[in-house]
Amino acid sequence: MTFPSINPTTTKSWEHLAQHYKSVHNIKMKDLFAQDKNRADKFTIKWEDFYVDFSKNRITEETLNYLLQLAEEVKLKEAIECQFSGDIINQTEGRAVLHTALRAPESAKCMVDGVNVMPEVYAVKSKIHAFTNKVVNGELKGFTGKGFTDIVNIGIGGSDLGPAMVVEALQFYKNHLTTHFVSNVDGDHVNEVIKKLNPETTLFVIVSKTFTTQETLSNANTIKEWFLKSGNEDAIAKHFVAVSTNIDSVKSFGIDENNIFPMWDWVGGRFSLWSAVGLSISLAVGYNNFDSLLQGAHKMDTHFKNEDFKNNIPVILALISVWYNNFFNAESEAVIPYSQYLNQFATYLQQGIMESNGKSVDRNGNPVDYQTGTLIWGEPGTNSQHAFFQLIHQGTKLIPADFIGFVKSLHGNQDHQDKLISNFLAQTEALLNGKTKEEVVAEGATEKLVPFKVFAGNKPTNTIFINKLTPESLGKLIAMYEHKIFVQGVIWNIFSYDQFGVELGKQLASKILKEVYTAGIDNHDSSTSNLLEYYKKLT
Ligand SMILES: O=P(O)(O)OC[C@H]1O[C@H](O)[C@H](O)[C@@H](O)[C@@H]1O
Repeated sequence: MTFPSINPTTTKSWEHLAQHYKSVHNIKMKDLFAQDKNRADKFTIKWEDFYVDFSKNRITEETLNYLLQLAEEVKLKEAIECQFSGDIINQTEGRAVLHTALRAPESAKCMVDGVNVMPEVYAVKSKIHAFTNKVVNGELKGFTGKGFTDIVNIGIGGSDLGPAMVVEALQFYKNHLTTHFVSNVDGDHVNEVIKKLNPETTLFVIVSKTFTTQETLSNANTIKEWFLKSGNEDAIAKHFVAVSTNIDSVKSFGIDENNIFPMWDWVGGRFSLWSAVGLSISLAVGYNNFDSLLQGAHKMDTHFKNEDFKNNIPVILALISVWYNNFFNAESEAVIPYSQYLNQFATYLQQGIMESNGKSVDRNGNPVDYQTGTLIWGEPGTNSQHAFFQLIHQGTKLIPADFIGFVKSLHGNQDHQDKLISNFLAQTEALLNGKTKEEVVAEGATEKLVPFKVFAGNKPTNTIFINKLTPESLGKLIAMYEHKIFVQGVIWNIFSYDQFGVELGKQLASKILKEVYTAGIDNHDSSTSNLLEYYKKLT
């Protein structure tokens, strides 16, 4: 099967949507709710422990039909088939895209270049399992015979954001090990972490798919030098492990072959937390919890692959987002989790969404003449209510938002939970209904203040209400967004799995670094030259 490549703007449904937009863009969601008592039921998908209500959107049944037609016309079904069957859908890098294989059951068959990858996947999983158990139960010891107390994940981008987000999200389930993350090449980052460590009881996990990343190698070398002040070269084998596809470079760094956890080029960095890149997750919460995370993701994969589009959570969320992005010209989307545990969730999604779909050339190499990747941002509620919600409620920009909440709290403090969930529900209600002039007057506002106190409302939100934050439900949630990214890439006819856009800055940074080390400055624009000169003078 060939991966479809269809310019969405040439489809019938796009034309319909453009026409339809003209007649509904001013539609008031409030009126839609008043007209149809069953609206919420119609636009809600209940699946397993997920309750996804997308009724507070500027959509009608007609809108949804056109959007679903769009999914048909761009051949989304075929595209999903191609992804799951291991076709080379990352065509610009010549790779399959099979993070779904990492969470598939052992009996599944996932073929890459005619070879079933499942045996390798499970071999690495067993290695993660055995290693995790030995570290957690204290069987593995440091160079002075003490068990490990601290884990340091050294990586950046996809080799940091996923593990860091999940380790924080699942801290309720964590064991006695303390996990740290070093990512930035800013030496203050690594030094702040080092300050807290005892070399005798710390395990370092160097994570780099390519093992060429400047930040990660610099941090790994700095940590190695610091470590060698206490332990000798032999101790390295006890304290350093690596996750990479680049086995030779890992070995030349001095890491014991047994301490290498392989990964594969068919796993994109930003989709890699399910692979050995998630080793620090497994260490932090134990292998069984790590496995539950994977099982949850697999359940979402099955839902995405098999469910009719009209009841398919990632497909519906992706289509609604296209509706705002391409017809309302909404530039950004907010993700607001009502859980402090998901503190890093939006940051994590920023890489997933913006690195994948921040493209302006279509699958044929032509510039697109329509909008692609959305800006993504957010912070947990209720904190964000006291920070940027003003702009969402009364600013001039249309910002569709996903509200993610959990019915049950993990610590079981019902008083806090009731308050949290009241806020969670109140915000989407406020965004929907707003407050009219009449209501403001009725509240007794002085005439002068009335315009300032009016809320236009009609601000779209999706509510993703999940029973409880568990490794499994978190796995489902992350996979839900991964599939949303995929669907949008198919609709926008772009390649979602390369990231050439991050290369130019890297190239120029190495060029500038050489100039920092040597006398003289090459030919730059005068701004860059002045800044570089200023830096060199002062250092
Ligand atoms: O895992 P690594 O090879 O070290 O790569 C780390 C990160 O660096 C690159 O700049 C890419 O933009 C990211 O997608 C990747 O996750």
